[in-house]
Amino acid sequence: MHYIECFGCGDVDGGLHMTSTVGEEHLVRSRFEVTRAHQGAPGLAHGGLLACAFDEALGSAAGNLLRRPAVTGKLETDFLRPVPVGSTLYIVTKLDGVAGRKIYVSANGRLDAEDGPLAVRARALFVEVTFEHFTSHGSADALEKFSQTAGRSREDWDINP
Ligand SMILES: CCCCCCCCCC(=O)SCCNC(=O)CCNC(=O)[C@H](O)C(C)(C)COP(=O)(O)OP(=O)(O)OC[C@H]1O[C@@H](n2cnc3c(N)ncnc32)[C@H](O)[C@@H]1OP(=O)(O)O
Repeated sequence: MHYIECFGCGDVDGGLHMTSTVGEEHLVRSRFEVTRAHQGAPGLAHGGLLACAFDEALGSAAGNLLRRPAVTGKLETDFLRPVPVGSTLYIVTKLDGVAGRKIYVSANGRLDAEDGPLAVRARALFVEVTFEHFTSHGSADALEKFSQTAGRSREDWDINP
């Protein structure tokens, strides 16, 4: 589900501006263009932001493939190569399994091409929640903005927005 103020997929200054699409074999493909706003060491992506990009990609896969609201319970990343500013991470996510409310997903991120060098690997556990999770813990203002901009149209649940 898309929310314009989401740091991962929304229209936020300095955000990740990521898009995800479901492709063949139920794989979800996401792209993250690394800019100067995402630096840690000079000229290199910050590891925490890379983890954020994978949270977005993995969460988008869980949401788009299962169409159930879910939040990250656990996220694990392996940083295998430095990711330079100016590069694009091609992230492919797959659904590994579902057990009750638990959704297991994993992803590989490759540098500058779908078959580029493997730079980051990640796995996550998402936990399915009801919408009450957001109404109880989120702010009324943000939920109102969400419902105005994303929550009402059928397209919000379309697989490839
Ligand atoms: C409408 C728009 C939606 C858009 C969503 C986009 C989200 C983007 C991704 C995110 O950034 S989400 C933000 C970061 N994550 C959070 O803020 C989650 C905070 N944690 C919680 O709210 C709760 O801990 C959580 C909902 C994850 C679980 O609490 P519950 O009380 O609902 O469930 P419970 O603790 O009973 O756990 C359910 C199952 O998951 C398992 N589990 C939960 N957290 C776990 C964990 N960290 N590690 C391992 N297992 C875990 C737990 O053991 C259990 O397994 P069993 O069913 O086998 O008993």
